[in-house]
Formats: sequence, structure tokens, C-alpha cells
Amino acid sequence: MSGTDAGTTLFRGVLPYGEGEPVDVLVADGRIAEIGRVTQRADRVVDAQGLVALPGFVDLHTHLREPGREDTETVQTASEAAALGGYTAVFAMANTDPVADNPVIVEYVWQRGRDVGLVDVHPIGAVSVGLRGERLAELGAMARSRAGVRLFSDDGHCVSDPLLMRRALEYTRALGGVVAQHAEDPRLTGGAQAHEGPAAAERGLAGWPAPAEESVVARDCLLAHHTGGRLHVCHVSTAGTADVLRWARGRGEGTITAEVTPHHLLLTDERLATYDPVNKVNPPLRTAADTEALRTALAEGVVDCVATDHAPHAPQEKDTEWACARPGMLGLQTALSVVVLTMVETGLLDWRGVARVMSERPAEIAGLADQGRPLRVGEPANLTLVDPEARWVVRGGELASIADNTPFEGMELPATVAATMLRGRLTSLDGKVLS
Ligand SMILES: NC(=O)N[C@@H](CC(=O)O)C(=O)O
Repeated sequence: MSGTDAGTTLFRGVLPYGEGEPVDVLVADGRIAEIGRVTQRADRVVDAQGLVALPGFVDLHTHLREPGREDTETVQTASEAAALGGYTAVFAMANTDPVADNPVIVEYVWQRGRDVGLVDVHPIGAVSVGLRGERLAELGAMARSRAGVRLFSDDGHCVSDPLLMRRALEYTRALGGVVAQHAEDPRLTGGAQAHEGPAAAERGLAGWPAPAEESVVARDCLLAHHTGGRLHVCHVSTAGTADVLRWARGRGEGTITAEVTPHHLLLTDERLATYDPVNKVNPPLRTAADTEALRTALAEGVVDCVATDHAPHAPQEKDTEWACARPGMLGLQTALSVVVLTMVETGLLDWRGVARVMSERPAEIAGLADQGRPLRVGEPANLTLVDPEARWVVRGGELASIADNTPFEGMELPATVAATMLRGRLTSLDGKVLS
């Protein structure tokens, strides 16, 4: 999609990073052409009084479900959800059916993303063949494919064999890539249904103990230091993992990064009281002390960024007894609001901080040259405009995803995405997708 096709757009009276006096922002040829008092005419004028301008959001962790589970989500519907959620780039997890463990599947997903054209879709390649954790997938072939894969993950499964993890870090290092690890020692989580603690015990649910995550993160940090490979820790969920990351970063080598999901910043295992499987997720909702520690870690930069782990599931996989339900929650359209609720309204992050954790750091981690860029003349016009004063009530049935498994159903949340722009073309405006 070229910016020239999009014509020129003028945002009137916007607040870059929520700071200073309102300015006009003119976009032409897919780039920011002027910032200030703009007198030039434009093809489209958007009244942006009171809106905060941020670089477009980048999600390092999205389940698009295509190929294989198009009954729950497709590249089309996930792209719509992404555009409405303020995203200009998403990374598609490899646990599709068939698994994205070879160049054919990653190129298919990449091409589907281009065809839809609402958001840059970057496929993640599986680390191991079939996500089975036995032998490495065709990492080099996926890296050299048209999809240009740089992130590799068996997410949904842990690369639990330390030797395979070591080899993955070594190979991806040679490819300029990153291993995104779903940290869960399967020997400690067999049959697990919920965070191991009093709430799970009261309901007779088998526990998923915090050390099952923390021990793998510690091991992987040591392996990353040893090999010089780049480790990215997916969906950090415990205070102990934040401590491990703090320790690992203190050792000095900048090869370790980490993400936290919006749901782990807000929700706790108190939700087990409802017995509603919409709250079942992997890793599980933890305790209030964990959410507190994760917020602090994100504010401090110990955890680099927010990633949604957007995981659509069909009604028959969620509206069932807890033990049979699939883990996972929708996230693309609620992420910003939950970050505002947990991080901005609490004073932990300002809008520059939101830009850092939603856009700049994820773009840097993934090596995207044209995303997460500063709001400056000459930069690509990948933008998200946020209405900080708006509030909305979440209704799963009204979200763009085919599935409706949001844990925020009926909640009133702060802030809406007023507009999203990808390389100079508006992809969403006032809650509507522009295709
Ligand atoms: N995060 C989730 O709860 N679910 C993920 C995979 C997984 O991590 O189990 C999914 O693909 O549904």
C-alpha cells in the first residue's frame, strides 16, 4: 500500500505524546510532512482536538488462527481488530494448523496480511518442528523467505529441552533473530488449570505454580548470556519472574527482553470465584501482588513492553466446564484501555511511556525500521490517535474478532482509539474500519 494512494491528511489540533500545545499534523506521501500551524489544504481533514498522537502500536504476540481455525479468527478479522485497537503491526504466533514451521506457511500468512492491508502482519516461525520441542524447524529458510521471519516461538508450548533452547539461541543469533519463549516447565504444570494458590485449592483446580515460569526464565537468561543469543520472554506473569529479569539485566548484556499482557496487569485469580472459563488463560491469572509487581516492572523497563496474547476461541471451547475449556483471551481492542487504566491512571506511565511500551520497544525488539518511530517530520506516518477522555463499555459481540471471549465483558474502560494510520492511510476512524 503506498502512501501516495492515500492522498494527504491533516490532523487539526492534536497533542503529540499528550504534551504541550495542540498542533496540526500534515501527512503526505505516507510520511509526516509538517507539524505546527499548517495552512496547506489537504484531501482529508480530521478534527483531532483533544486527541493524543502516538506512534502506531506494535503487538509482538497475536494469535490470528489462520490457517486452520478460521471459525474463530482470520487474518482479515484480526487485522480489523488490530486497526481498531490502534495497531499498525502485529506478530502472528506460529501455533496455527498446520504449524508455521516452514517457509510455505509463513509466506502464506504474510501474503494474507498484505492482501488485507490494514496492519503489517509479521509471521513468527516455530522454533521446533510441529511445536513438538524435539528438533529445530527450518529457521534459516523462514528467515530467508519473503516473510523475512525474525521472531521464533513455540508459544503455547515451552521449549523445555535446554539443549534445544541453546541451539535455538545460537541459530537465531546467526540469523539476527530472537527466540520468544513461552516459559512453562511442563513437568511442573501437568494437568494445571489455574494459578497454584488458595483460590485454585478452594475450587479443587490443579495448580500452575509460579516457579514453573520463573525457573525456565532463569535458565533461559543464563543460556542467552552464554550463547549471546537474543531471548524475549513472553507473557511474564509473576513477581518472581520480574525479579529474575532484574537480576539478569543487572549482569549487563542486553540480550534479554520481556513482555507483559494487559490481562496480567489487571486481573487476578480472584476471578476464579465466578468459575467462568473466559478467565482461563496461559499463563494463568495470578495474585494482586503479582499484578502490582508487573506494573512496577513495566514502569521501570524491567519488562520492556505490552503484548496482547490475543487468543480467540470458539464458544464451544469456552462455554464449557473449566477443565475442558481452552486457555486464552481476546486482547487487541482492549489493550490500550487496560494500559491506561493500570499504568496511566495510576501515574506509573505518562503518554511517552505508553508510546515506549506499546510501540517503540516492541518495534526495536523485532527490528522494525519503520515502526515505533518518533513523531517527527520525515518519519513514516504510522500513527495512533487516542481520545484520553472517552470511556466505553466492552461488549465481546461488538468486537471485530469472530470469537467473543473477552474477560472485560461489561466493564467500563477509559480511553478509545479515535484513529489509526498505516503509512499515511487511515485504517480506522471513530471506531470504524476503513478498508
Ligand atoms: N495464551 C493462551 O492462553 N492461549 C494460547 C496459547 C497458550 O499459550 O496456551 C492460544 O493459542 O490460545
